[in-house]
Amino acid sequence: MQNPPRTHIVGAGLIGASLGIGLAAEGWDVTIEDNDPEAQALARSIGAGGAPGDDAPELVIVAVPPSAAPAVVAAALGRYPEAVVTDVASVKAPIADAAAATGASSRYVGSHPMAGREISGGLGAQGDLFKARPWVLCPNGATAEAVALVSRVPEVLQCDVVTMEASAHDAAVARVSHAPQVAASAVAAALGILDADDVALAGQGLRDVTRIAGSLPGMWADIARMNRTHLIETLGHIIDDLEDVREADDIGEALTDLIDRGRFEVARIPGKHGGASRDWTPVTVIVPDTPGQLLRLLSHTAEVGVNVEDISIEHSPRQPVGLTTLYVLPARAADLIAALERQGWEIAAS
Ligand SMILES: NC(=O)c1ccc[n+]([C@@H]2O[C@H](COP(=O)([O-])OP(=O)(O)OC[C@H]3O[C@@H](n4cnc5c(N)ncnc54)[C@H](O)[C@@H]3O)[C@@H](O)[C@H]2O)c1
Ligand SMILES: O=C(O)C(=O)C[C@]1(C(=O)O)C=C[C@@H](O)C=C1
Repeated sequence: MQNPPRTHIVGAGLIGASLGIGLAAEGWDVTIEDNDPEAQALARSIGAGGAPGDDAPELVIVAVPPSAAPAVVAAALGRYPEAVVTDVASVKAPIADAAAATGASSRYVGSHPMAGREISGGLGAQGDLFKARPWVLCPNGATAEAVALVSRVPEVLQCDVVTMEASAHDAAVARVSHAPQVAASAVAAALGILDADDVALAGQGLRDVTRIAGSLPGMWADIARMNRTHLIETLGHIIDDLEDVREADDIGEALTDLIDRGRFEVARIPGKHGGASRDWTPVTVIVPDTPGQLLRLLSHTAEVGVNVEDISIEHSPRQPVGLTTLYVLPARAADLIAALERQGWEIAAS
């Protein structure tokens, strides 16, 4: 295996710092910069890369906001004439166009890791953020050598590499990423007429649908402007479906049709780690709302030797108990339930 390429990251926020931590952990020589001195200092202090030295990078990763990416990619192609340049922005065609305009697009490969968080900045950085997630490569006019070099990033971070045309990528992510953000924010915004007590009635359904409604608007405003045509087309389909429900003579029939189509499509979404859907059994336990109870539950689970694959906690402020769901391998669920019941836990569902 060749040595990892000397890699320089421009943009030390959530994605840039996560890449820096992940690549440095794999032994890559990584440097990082940001035009915000505080973001730069933070990224360097958390191990996302050092200060650039005398040696020019072989690979440059641009991880700046989408609206800044076309100019920063073009600048990087000029500043590092021997390097291959990639970027991680959520929209790809405008950046491919900017790279083509420099005449150096043979050294530019677009990237889009399909992983992120609803928070920005290096403080949220995680070195394993991209593991087992799709990583889209848009080679456009790049050489095979440039594509092979950029591919080493998702390969070493254990991502699932997918190669696409930039415009096909932008059309697809309008549906799988950009419109979902708009829909989540619209559902959350509709809570506005409720007082706090009514909002506190929320169950897990609202939480599932609105997690990304906590995102900051800056990146999404950029994305919407840069992928406007595809986003508007997708929103048009969603609005048509909602209007069909609102205008129907029989709202139940219209909703049945919408839910049936949704059930069919949601079954096509791969599991949370980007691979095939995981077949875990949920075991939901009633947990008293007093200090130390969750720790007790987890230590009783560990005593039976059952690994918790995932966990969710649902708790309304006025309730003396919460619901904790442990997701375990199906073959271990019965043992776990029996052991927890022996310890006096009440199982709400499994
Ligand atoms: N957040 C996500 O969920 C996610 C997921 C995949 C891809 N992306 C893409 O990754 C890119 C970065 O997103 P993020 O969430 O890390 O944003 P962020 O706001 O956390 O970080 C962006 C950083 O870029 C810096 N910056 C801005 N202009 C710069 C310039 N000209 N030179 C150097 N630094 C500059 C900012 O100071 C900031 O620290 C975006 O293009 C976004 O579309 C984001
Ligand atoms: O998980 C999240 O919080 C995200 O919003 C990540 C997410 C997405 O899946 O839509 C958001 C934008 C990026 O371009 C890629 C990934």
